[in-house]
Amino acid sequence: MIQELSIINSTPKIRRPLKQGRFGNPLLSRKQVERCVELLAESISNYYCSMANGGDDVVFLTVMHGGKTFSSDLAPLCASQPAPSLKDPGYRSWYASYRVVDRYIDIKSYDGQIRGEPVVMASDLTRENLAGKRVLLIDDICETGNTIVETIQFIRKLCRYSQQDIDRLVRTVTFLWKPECPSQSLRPDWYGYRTSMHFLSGYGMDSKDGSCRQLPAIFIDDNRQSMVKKPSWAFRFDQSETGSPINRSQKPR
Ligand SMILES: O=P(O)(O)OC[C@H]1O[C@H](OP(=O)(O)OP(=O)(O)O)[C@H](O)[C@@H]1O
Ligand SMILES: Nc1nc2[nH]cnc2c(=O)[nH]1
Repeated sequence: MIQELSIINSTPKIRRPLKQGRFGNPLLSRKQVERCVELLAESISNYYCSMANGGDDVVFLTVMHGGKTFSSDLAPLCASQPAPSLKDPGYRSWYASYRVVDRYIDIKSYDGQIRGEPVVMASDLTRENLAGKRVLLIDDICETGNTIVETIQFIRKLCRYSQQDIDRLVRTVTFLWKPECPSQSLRPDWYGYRTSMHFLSGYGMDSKDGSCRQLPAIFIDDNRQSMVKKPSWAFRFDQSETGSPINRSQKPR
């Protein structure tokens, strides 16, 4: 405590005004981002708590590098949701009834704004640390869905899973989803906001020169400002639709 105070007291005050960056107003403010992550965390946590096998591991698989910021906001909130078995509504259990295990996969599909085939660069996944476990795949944005599909294929090969295993164990969440993408192969199980086909930066998403990932809000990073539509609030895990990342005809389990 004393240590913390001395650090705070010695932090120099920033007196210079911040320069206006190249972006205008954010498409999504920091406040909107934070609120949305909280709601996603609540829904995701309820889902995994309802799986009822208290103490199960759920592998939070972050798709690097874009998914890193969203994942590090989401995971602590998911790990501190009220467990549904606790009757007292005022009580927030510190730990949910499942254990979150962090893993990553580094997969690249874009060079700047140019889309290519997704390539797995690195990962800390092994058959031993993954097989039989529930997986939540976490990424910043889903446009074609190819990155997520490729990651699921990677898991499938590694663990020698059938399609039924994938349907039972693997779920996906992205902060943003672009439903208008013409070559789309997947809709994430959970998403925060739907957005139109602009190239976006911030909150994990890089600009074409590789910068801007660290921006706390989300900005439009192309020249089509006049066409800007605010993204519609569309967070959900829709029980009446798919629970399965690939086979959309099946209901969630
Ligand atoms: O749905 P898709 O069309 O596959 O696009 C989504 C992917 O594109 C971006 O990754 P990118 O390949 O730019 O790598 P990065 O995460 O390192 O930025 C983003 O972070 C998603 O992973
Ligand atoms: N940075 C970034 N990466 C993407 N990958 C797919 N869509 C996008 C986007 O809008 N921004």
